Amino acid sequence: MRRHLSRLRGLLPDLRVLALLGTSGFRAAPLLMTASALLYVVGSVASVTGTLGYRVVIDAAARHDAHHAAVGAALVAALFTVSWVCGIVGAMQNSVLTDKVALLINTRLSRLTATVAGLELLERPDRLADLDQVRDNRRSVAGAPRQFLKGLQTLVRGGGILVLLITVYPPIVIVPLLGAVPALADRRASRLLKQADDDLAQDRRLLADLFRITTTAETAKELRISGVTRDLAARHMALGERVRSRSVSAARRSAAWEAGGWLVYAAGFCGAIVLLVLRAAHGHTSPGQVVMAVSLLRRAQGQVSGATDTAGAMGSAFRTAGRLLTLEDEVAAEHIATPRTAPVPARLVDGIRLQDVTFGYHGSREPVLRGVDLTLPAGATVAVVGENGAGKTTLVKLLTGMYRPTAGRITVDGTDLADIEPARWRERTTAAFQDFSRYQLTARQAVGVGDLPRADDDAAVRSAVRRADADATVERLPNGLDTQLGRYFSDGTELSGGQWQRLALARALMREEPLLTVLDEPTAALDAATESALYARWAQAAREGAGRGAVTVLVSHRFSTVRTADVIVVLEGGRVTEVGGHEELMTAGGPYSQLFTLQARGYLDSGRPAAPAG
Ligand SMILES: Nc1ncnc2c1ncn2[C@@H]1O[C@H](COP(=O)(O)OP(=O)(O)OP(=O)(O)O)[C@@H](O)[C@H]1O
Repeated sequence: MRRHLSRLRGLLPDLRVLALLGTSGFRAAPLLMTASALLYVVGSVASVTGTLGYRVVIDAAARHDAHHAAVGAALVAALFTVSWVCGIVGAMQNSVLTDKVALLINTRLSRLTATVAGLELLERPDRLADLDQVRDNRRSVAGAPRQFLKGLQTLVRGGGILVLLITVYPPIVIVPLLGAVPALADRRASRLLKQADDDLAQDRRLLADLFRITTTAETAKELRISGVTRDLAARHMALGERVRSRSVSAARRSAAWEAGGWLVYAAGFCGAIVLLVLRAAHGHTSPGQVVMAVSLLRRAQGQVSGATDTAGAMGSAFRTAGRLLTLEDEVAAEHIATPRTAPVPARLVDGIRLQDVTFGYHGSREPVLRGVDLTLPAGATVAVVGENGAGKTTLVKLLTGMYRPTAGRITVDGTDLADIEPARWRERTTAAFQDFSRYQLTARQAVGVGDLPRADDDAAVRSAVRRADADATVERLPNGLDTQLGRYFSDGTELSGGQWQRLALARALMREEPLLTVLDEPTAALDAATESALYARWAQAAREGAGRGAVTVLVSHRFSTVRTADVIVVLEGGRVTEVGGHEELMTAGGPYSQLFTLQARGYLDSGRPAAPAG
């Protein structure tokens, strides 16, 4: 009993997938789906019973019975007309149905990626592979209602064919049943292809990435200067060749299985025809029955190959829908596992604390951050410095709630960040990153999306533009804030890297009362003097917002900017090695002062006037 129960429980996930596929058509367009199902049933019955007309016509003709021959011909004409009309109307309805379900699935997929709390879904290789598969194969799920209808058609036609064949000579029903052989062989063949697809997924992603890098304008300059274009093209070709040969080999093995299965079926089919002809020669079967049976067997063959196509398409839809449900479950589980009901403080009094925080990315052997103890006092500007790969951006991702610490905790005025709903925390957080997005929207929208509820508030957008020192950029645009940006549109205006960055900064400044502002090298495309001036302005704004206790975290490699921060944090190999103000750290003579002196000397040696003096 318990074994049965646990087996049933094991079937539950599959049943959920079936329910999703089976009901998607009815949920997207109930009337259309019902009408299509009716059309398929009526068309299938008409198509199979139409073959009865052959029998009537031929046997009547053999008896020189003109009346019955005419009745048979009328039957054939009427039933096949009904079947064709149903087929044509059904096909038209199908494409509408598929589009409606595609919209439903696309919405579900966008909701999944939009509601996911952190970045793991988009950055973890195994989840990324699942997400890629769902994105790439979502049309198969959208086509599930069509496959369901085709399955219904096969069932009705297959049943009708078996019944009519029994009326001719019962043993020949074995031929349609032999159809299970190619069906099973086809299943095996598609499993081989799927395995190859899974194995090659990462290589294909890399291939697409290499193709993008070598063919898009964004990377063209860098590639030409560094002279790696040919090398990348050669890598692209070698990888492409490897992927091609492995997929061709999988396709060959799969084709061999398919061909084997169909050979078995063909042998049965030919044997049945020989048998029927012999029976007719001995007067056991009428000529009309032979013609009807041959026509039915040919139809049975069509049904078998249709059924295996449907099974293959359903298999792909089943796997894709299964992955979609698993991803949705994982995202939902993240929310349910820890009910995050703690409120976000209206203002910060103590600040943000990291207590013995350790973090490693999924699948990485080494943690990126180790035992980080740090206080970001309320109202302070905190600069984070360190070599490339020291873990600065990772620290920022933890502070903004994109990831949770593997060990240790982050508290906001004593409340564990893990207890706060990420969406609520992000409403009080704003950030600008080095790898900012270039939204191909109007300039107004590209800035306004930084605070959606106020995206249409002209004063708010203009204030953000001013604070990001992006007024000159906007003034130079042909239609000011209403200019369409980007290359996707013929009337779009393309911006320089620095101009895009200024708009990204303005976007980050849309929220006027954040508790945490993160600036992760968002000014790398601007010159040092502009960056310094901008930071000075923001630091001033941060001080003005100190009543709110807002914390500003800036990541920068420019020490002329860093020195202005209240607290400077030095990260080395994922550990905090120094914390303090500029003067304090310079006096200490540790890594910060060495790095600062090195950069200052670089400026002096190059004869630049903007040296960051100690
Ligand atoms: N999504 C990710 N998955 C796995 N490893 C990652 C991921 N992002 C970063 N890393 C690794 O974490 C380490 C720290 O990266 P991080 O981006 O935090 O460094 P950083 O100090 O900001 O560097 P930079 O100054 O170059 O921006 C690096 O070794 C990097 O390879």
